[in-house]
Amino acid sequence: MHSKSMEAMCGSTLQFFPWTGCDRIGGKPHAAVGGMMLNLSIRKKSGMNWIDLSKSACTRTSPGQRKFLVLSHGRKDCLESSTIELGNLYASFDKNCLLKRKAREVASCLNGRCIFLVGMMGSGKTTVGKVLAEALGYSFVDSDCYVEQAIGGESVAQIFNQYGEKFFRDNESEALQELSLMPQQVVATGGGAVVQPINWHYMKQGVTVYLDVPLDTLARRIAAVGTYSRPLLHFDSGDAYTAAFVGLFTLSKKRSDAYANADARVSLYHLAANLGLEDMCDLTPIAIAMEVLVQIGKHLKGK
Ligand SMILES: Nc1ncnc2c1ncn2[C@@H]1O[C@H](COP(=O)(O)OP(=O)(O)O)[C@@H](O)[C@H]1O
Ligand SMILES: O=C(O)C1=C[C@@H](OP(=O)(O)O)[C@@H](O)[C@H](O)C1
Repeated sequence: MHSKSMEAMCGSTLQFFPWTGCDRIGGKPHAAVGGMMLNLSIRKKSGMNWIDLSKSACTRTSPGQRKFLVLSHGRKDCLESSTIELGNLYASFDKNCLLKRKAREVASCLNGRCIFLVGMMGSGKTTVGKVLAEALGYSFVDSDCYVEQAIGGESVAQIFNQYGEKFFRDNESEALQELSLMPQQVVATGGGAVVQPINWHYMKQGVTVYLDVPLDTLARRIAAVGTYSRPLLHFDSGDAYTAAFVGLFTLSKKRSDAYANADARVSLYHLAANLGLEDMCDLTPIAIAMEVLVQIGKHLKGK
């Protein structure tokens, strides 16, 4: 099926909760396949039919109608695995459809302005930023990488070790100044960029979004990849989780007021709760990118 027509359908007729990992959808009653959930009352009201994908993948229920569901008939535990796999395929396709659709809407209000993602180390600025840039048709820039290139290829950790934090911060400010002059970019800033007031002057040329992630989640993510690339959290002894948690805790106390300057905030804790998820780890980068767009949209509309 052509992506446009599929996209039109997913916006107009399907009710998804497409932002979760496939198997963990929270404890609510649902009719679900592979991360797609159908609100049953909406299904009844709209008269949608259930179509078993093992027989028919994308079928219109009647000529001219756009009602179709990539779901099998019956309860989750009765579903055939082939149906679930196809459900997964369509669910991920639809997530991207919805994200792109929202991105087009938001892009039309942004008028080329950049998006600056701010947040603590490990909050997902790079991961979510890439998804966001792709959806918006923007370029993605990691300000740490920008600084590394400007200095001549040394890593952030090397720059801290050799020249000290102040040198890094000065170069970070220069990088943000330069980036603020270029249109249509999603910029993943370094976690400490918010501390220098001048950086807000640059970042406010665009729209700033704070990714608010609980410390435990941050520390777990950073411990999983190691603290080497994050000099402010790296200690030679002790376990990585504890080092990361203690370091993040200290930094977050100093920075929380600064993060509050952002135009919009995406709280993973609230997003997970709103989606009925028990575990924030089930929030995919696409789900978070979608919420970023929603919050930017609200900011631009002055809500
Ligand atoms: N939504 C997410 N779910 C699970 N892991 C994530 C998510 N977002 C980011 N990560 C992981 O957390 C780590 C830090 O993410 P990253 O995007 O580099 O953060 P930042 O740029 O804010 O420092 C990476 O290993 C990344 O894969
Ligand atoms: O929080 C900070 O002070 C820092 C965050 C890092 O970027 P990420 O937030 O991308 O890890 C990097 O700029 C540097 O290690 C300092």
